[in-house]
Formats: sequence, structure tokens, C-alpha cells
Amino acid sequence: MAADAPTLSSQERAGKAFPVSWDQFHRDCRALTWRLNEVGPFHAVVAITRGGLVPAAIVARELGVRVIDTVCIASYDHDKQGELQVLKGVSADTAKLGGGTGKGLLIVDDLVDTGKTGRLVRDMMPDAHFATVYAKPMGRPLVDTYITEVSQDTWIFFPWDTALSFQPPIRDGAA
Ligand SMILES: O=P(O)(O)OC[C@H]1O[C@H](OP(=O)(O)OP(=O)(O)O)[C@H](O)[C@@H]1O
Ligand SMILES: O=c1[nH]c(=O)c2nc[nH]c2[nH]1
Ligand SMILES: [Mg+2]
Repeated sequence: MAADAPTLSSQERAGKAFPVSWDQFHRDCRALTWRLNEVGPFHAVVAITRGGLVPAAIVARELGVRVIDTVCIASYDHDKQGELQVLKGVSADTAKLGGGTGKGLLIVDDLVDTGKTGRLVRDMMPDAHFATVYAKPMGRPLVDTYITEVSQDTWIFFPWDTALSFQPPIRDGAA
């Protein structure tokens, strides 16, 4: 590649935009919980930070689960994926609840895209149930329960990353 060739971000490569409002996200999390309620009960919810924190709070509230832990992973810097770094694993108490393999634990994230994050966390807790609100085809096989599939060339815009702004009329070339 030429030194000055533009590097496209994951978001730019995606091409299509799928904006999600708070209201839509809350509804999708509740729909996810209806499905999870058939699978549980779960000893604890494990949120993959940071995107998994919001759905984990809603799902835990709906399922009546009060033990909530986190796995903290850093990978995308805004919208470019780099090396995955595990900043924090689950606590010893949570690991014990999952019998060392994650059995009876519910892992929650906002989405799977390439599946790299999901694979890393699944490998830590192979018997846990893994749920995401949204799934793209590459990551979908890793997920046990999800609500909405979007195409691989779609970028999901979450309500905590966005704000209301002016949009040019479609007639003038808006996407
Ligand atoms: O399937 P993958 O290609 O691994 O991508 C999915 C992950 O990417 C996003 O997290 P991100 O790394 O952006 O961090 P954040 O949750 O802190 O925003 C999202 O919340 C998932 O955890
Ligand atoms: O906000 C986001 N939207 C996405 O579609 C996505 N894929 C990976 N990481 C992501 N973050
Ligand atoms: Mg994340």
C-alpha cells in the first residue's frame, strides 16, 4: 500500500449506518430478556465493558439478577480495531459462581462484529451463555442469543455515542 494511501476506519468501510435511539435500544434489550428468561436462571451477569454495561443493566433488572461483574476489554479506538487487551477479568467470587467454566453465568455485550471480543471472553468462560443485542454475520456463530442481525457492512450507532444533529434533505444527497 502506498505510504499516503488513506486508511479507512471500520465505520467508513462499513458504509451503511444503523442508528439506534435510547428507546429502540431499551425495547431491544427487553426483547432479548424475553428470550433469556427461557434459558436461565443465571447466577450472575457479566458485562463486557464498556458497550455491554448498558444492556447488562437492563437485562439484569428484568431477570432479577443482582450479581453483576465486568470483563474489561479495550480494542476499538473510536472505530479502528487494534490488539485486544484484557484490562480486567471477572472476580474470584464470580469465577466460583461459574464453577471455573462459566456455567450458569450470562455474558452480555451490545454487539458482535468480527467476533474477536466475543471469542476472547468465551474462551475465558466456555460454558457461559453469551447474549448480545445486535449481531453481524462474522460474529454471530459465537452468540447463543441475540435480537437483531445487521449486515457486515453496517455500522451501528449507539445512543451513548451520538447526539441529535441536522441532516441534509435526502433530495440533496443525504444517505
Ligand atoms: O466483534 P468485535 O469485532 O470484537 O467487536 C465488538 C466489540 O466492539 C465494541 O467494543 P469496543 O472495543 O469498541 O469497546 P467499548 O465497548 O468500550 O466501546 C462492542 O462493544 C463489542 O464489545
Ligand atoms: O459503535 C459501534 N458500532 C459498530 O457497528 C461496531 N462494530 C464494532 N464495534 C462497534 N462499535
Ligand atoms: Mg465493547
